[in-house]
Amino acid sequence: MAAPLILASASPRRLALLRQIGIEPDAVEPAELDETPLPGELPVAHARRLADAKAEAVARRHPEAFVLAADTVVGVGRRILPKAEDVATARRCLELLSGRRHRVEGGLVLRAPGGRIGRRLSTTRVAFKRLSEDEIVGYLAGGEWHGKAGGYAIQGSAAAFVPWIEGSYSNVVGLDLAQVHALLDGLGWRAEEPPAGQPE
Ligand SMILES: Cc1cn([C@H]2C[C@H](O)[C@@H](COP(=O)(O)OP(=O)(O)OP(=O)(O)O)O2)c(=O)[nH]c1=O
Repeated sequence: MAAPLILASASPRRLALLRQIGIEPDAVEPAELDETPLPGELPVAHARRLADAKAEAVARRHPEAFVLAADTVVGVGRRILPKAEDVATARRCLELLSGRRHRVEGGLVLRAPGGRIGRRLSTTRVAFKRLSEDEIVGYLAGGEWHGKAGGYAIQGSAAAFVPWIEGSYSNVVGLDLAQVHALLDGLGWRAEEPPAGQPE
């Protein structure tokens, strides 16, 4: 039997992204951590630390499994934008992103049975058009910002605000799929057993 794969996430988007490349995890188990940035923590360090912590928390409960975890952070310069849980926070994020470029940092960690660990970081640069007050009000009314890093979701109507990106699109949505594929390959995870009678 191949070792099971667990997605350490509460995000339905991450599960949908994995399925997009034909990977069905054997289980989905959120890590449920305190995601508050440390004082002075930079966006890249935060994304790496949280991806590591999520993978470790779930791997501790399942040492026999492959555990995949990710963290998505929107950074403007040295600043980490919050995950928008209320409309006032979402508005502050949009006002800050309006008319400028930012970075989406995606920390990615795969833990394999036997304590092996693979880590990746994906950086996507994203440009936002200058937003009018009407555009901000309309976007906030739609509610798509809820639970999203930086208060927007590129996979929804905010796509209309993004004239340019550089880097992985799927990283912005929550999981750089090319990096996931490379990590799983690198640590020897296989979705299925090889056909009977075939050498491995
Ligand atoms: C910028 C951006 C973020 N997001 C989402 C991806 C992540 O789910 C979320 C950032 O929060 P995360 O803390 O990375 O993830 P999560 O809390 O949703 O799930 P878990 O920690 O359990 O894995 O923002 C989008 O869906 N679209 C976007 O365009």
